Amino acid sequence: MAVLVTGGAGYIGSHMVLALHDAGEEAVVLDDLSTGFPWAVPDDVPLVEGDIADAALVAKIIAEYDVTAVAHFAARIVVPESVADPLGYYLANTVKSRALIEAVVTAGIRDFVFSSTAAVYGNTTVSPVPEDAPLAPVSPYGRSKLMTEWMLADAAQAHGLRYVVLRYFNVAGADPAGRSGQSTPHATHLIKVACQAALGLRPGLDVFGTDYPTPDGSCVRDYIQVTDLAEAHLAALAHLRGGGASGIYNCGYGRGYSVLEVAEAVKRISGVDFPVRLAPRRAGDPASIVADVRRIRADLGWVPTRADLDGIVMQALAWERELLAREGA
Ligand SMILES: NC(=O)c1ccc[n+]([C@@H]2O[C@H](COP(=O)([O-])OP(=O)(O)OC[C@H]3O[C@@H](n4cnc5c(N)ncnc54)[C@H](O)[C@@H]3O)[C@@H](O)[C@H]2O)c1
Ligand SMILES: O=c1ccn([C@@H]2O[C@H](COP(=O)(O)OP(=O)(O)O[C@H]3O[C@H](CO)[C@H](O)[C@H](O)[C@H]3O)[C@@H](O)[C@H]2O)c(=O)[nH]1
Repeated sequence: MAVLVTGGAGYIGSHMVLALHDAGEEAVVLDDLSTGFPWAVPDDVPLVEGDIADAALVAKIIAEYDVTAVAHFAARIVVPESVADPLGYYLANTVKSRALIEAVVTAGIRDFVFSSTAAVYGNTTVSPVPEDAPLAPVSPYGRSKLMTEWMLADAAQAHGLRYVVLRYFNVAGADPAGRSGQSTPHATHLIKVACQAALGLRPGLDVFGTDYPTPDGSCVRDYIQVTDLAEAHLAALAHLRGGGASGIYNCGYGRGYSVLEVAEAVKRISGVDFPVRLAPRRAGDPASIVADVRRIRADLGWVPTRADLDGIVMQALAWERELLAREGA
């Protein structure tokens, strides 16, 4: 009995593989290594290099490893890139997910957990934002993910598939044991960028917008630690295996931090007073997006244990140092 983790060599998927591994569960990873890394998958977890849209390959993996559930992380995830290459994003995230879902349905697998995003809410003005808030994604990335949510709902209705959609807010931090972390060289995520500035890998941090209607004028986000997020997936799997109904859940902490607060935390923890430049707004950024997390806590019994910005920053800094050391080695 194994869980098929698509995109398991990537940032969040690799933390899911570690969480499964640590819980004594069998996993098999399917990843095309377009943005993932083979070293991110533990040696004793099988890594199959290939495409989620390769139906014959997916069928072979399901049969060979006795797959009983799927956690689907594989995707392209860069919002501005999705604006420049929408058709590429609809192919990677929607069309290929369709093929995967079909292969899963054909194989008679019942339980499916899908990585969605707070981007499906678009520029929401509701805070905290509940799952039943209006869905108005403003990028092809967000739309490509929302369409997959809809496909899952329709496939569940027609074919008896059961799913949990997890809408992640801002994922950050790294494995507390130092086994994985955000490793994409040119990632644009705030905490990673700030940590790179603290380590002198960037000249400083640009704060995109200081005139938002927020307490200090910079954008507010709900940062969720990546291992807590992986554990939300374990809770989702347990829910489905126990006969729980399909559902959609926000993944965050329900607490926001501003960009300036994050910059301060990284400075304080690193002990480096790197330059922080107040820069113009970045297109498409909502002023504030914080999750309403009552539903996931009530239905899945998920209890995060790492909801601490300082801890997240410490892990992110430690991971950047690890990447540097590997480069130098
Ligand atoms: N990082 C975030 O803040 C964030 C926020 C919300 C949602 N998500 C979602 O979480 C999931 C994982 O994101 P991540 O940050 O770990 O990204 P990532 O780029 O590190 O991981 C994606 C993985 O999928 C693999 N992949 C891509 N296309 C594939 C294909 N066709 N076949 C097989 N493998 C393929 C990549 O090689 C990579 O290992 C994505 O679905 C993303 O939309 C991420
Ligand atoms: O160098 C930087 C980088 C980011 N920011 C700001 O920091 C905040 C967080 O930005 P990130 O790029 O870290 O994250 P986003 O909120 O843009 O995006 C996240 O949430 C989205 C949903 O809203 C998607 O899911 C996306 O994948 C995920 O990374 C934003 O206000 C952004 O403008 C800066 O000021 N300077």
